[in-house]
Amino acid sequence: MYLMRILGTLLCFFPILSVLLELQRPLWCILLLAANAFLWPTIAFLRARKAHLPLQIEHQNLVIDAGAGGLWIALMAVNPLPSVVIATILLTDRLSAGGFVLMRKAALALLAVFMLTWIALGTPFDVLVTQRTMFATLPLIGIYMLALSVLTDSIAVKLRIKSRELERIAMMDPLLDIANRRLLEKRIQYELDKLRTTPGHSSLMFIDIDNFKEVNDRFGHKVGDALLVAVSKILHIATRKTDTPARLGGDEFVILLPDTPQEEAHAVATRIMDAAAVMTVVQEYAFKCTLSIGIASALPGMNDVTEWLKAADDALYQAKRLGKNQIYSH
Ligand SMILES: Nc1nc2c(ncn2[C@@H]2O[C@H](COP(=O)(O)OP(=O)(O)OP(=O)(O)O)[C@@H](O)[C@H]2O)c(=O)[nH]1
Repeated sequence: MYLMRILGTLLCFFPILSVLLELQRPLWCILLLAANAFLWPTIAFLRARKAHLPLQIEHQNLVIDAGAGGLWIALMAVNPLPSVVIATILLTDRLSAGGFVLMRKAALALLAVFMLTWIALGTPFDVLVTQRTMFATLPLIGIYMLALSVLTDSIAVKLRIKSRELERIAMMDPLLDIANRRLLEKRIQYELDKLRTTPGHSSLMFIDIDNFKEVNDRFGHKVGDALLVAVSKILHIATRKTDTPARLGGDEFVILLPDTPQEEAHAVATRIMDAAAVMTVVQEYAFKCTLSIGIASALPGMNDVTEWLKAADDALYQAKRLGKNQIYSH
């Protein structure tokens, strides 16, 4: 904002100066214009920087800018070219900085200061735009508009990046670098839609760490968390890029395996169990980590996310019921 204000007041200085000289305005007018062009940007910057609420003060500064614009338009006796350009720039700039609310405040400030000064001066009109004033106004039109577009574009790019990042965070588990239920359900729905048009074999795997409560109770929550991280890493390593490992909550994980028949899913589950059995997180505490895994393949005509998840959860329940540390396929 500081640089944009310096650029704006500098580019406004020349056309306004040109008209003020043509109208033979007194010296104090020229000095006031110089102060507005060369001192005000720094004063505005310091005011905002020292403020408790910098954004609020910057919005005030932007309204003051508009008021100053009204003053100069009146002192230029409404010379059409610089007056229209300055008013347009002031209002569009405020619109992009603070929306319609800020633009309305700026328009009111501009109009109020203009009317007071213009009436006090006897409502003068200077309709003649000299060549010098025209050439002095051109850089304001060209350079400032270009700078404003560059600034608006860079803000839009930053916002796009931020919004993508927020979207990613909303789809990921906060503790593990793994999808959460929201993303998983989206992918499952996508897979079911795909299977409806292109029949194939896809599987869903429900994984639960056996006796996880005991890990927390015996070794503490931190070790429990470390175990969850280790298991999620194993799920990443054991799966393909097209699979979606996700955490449903607690010690429950699910993997969506597109284009994977039940036997292949079983082989993946075996790999996961083998890796969990030899992992080191809890081994040093003399605890052997085992998993129970339930697998359910998508059935023809299945089009409900909950139905497929429930089938895999039922399979997991069977694995637990049969004594844990095993794989059960529906
Ligand atoms: N460390 C840690 N623990 C969690 C987290 N979320 C849930 N838990 C705990 O995970 C445990 C889940 O236990 P259960 O799945 O109900 O039981 P379990 O001991 O695994 O028993 P089985 O599933 O029958 O083998 C509970 O004690 C929860 O408090 C977490 O983010 N970190």
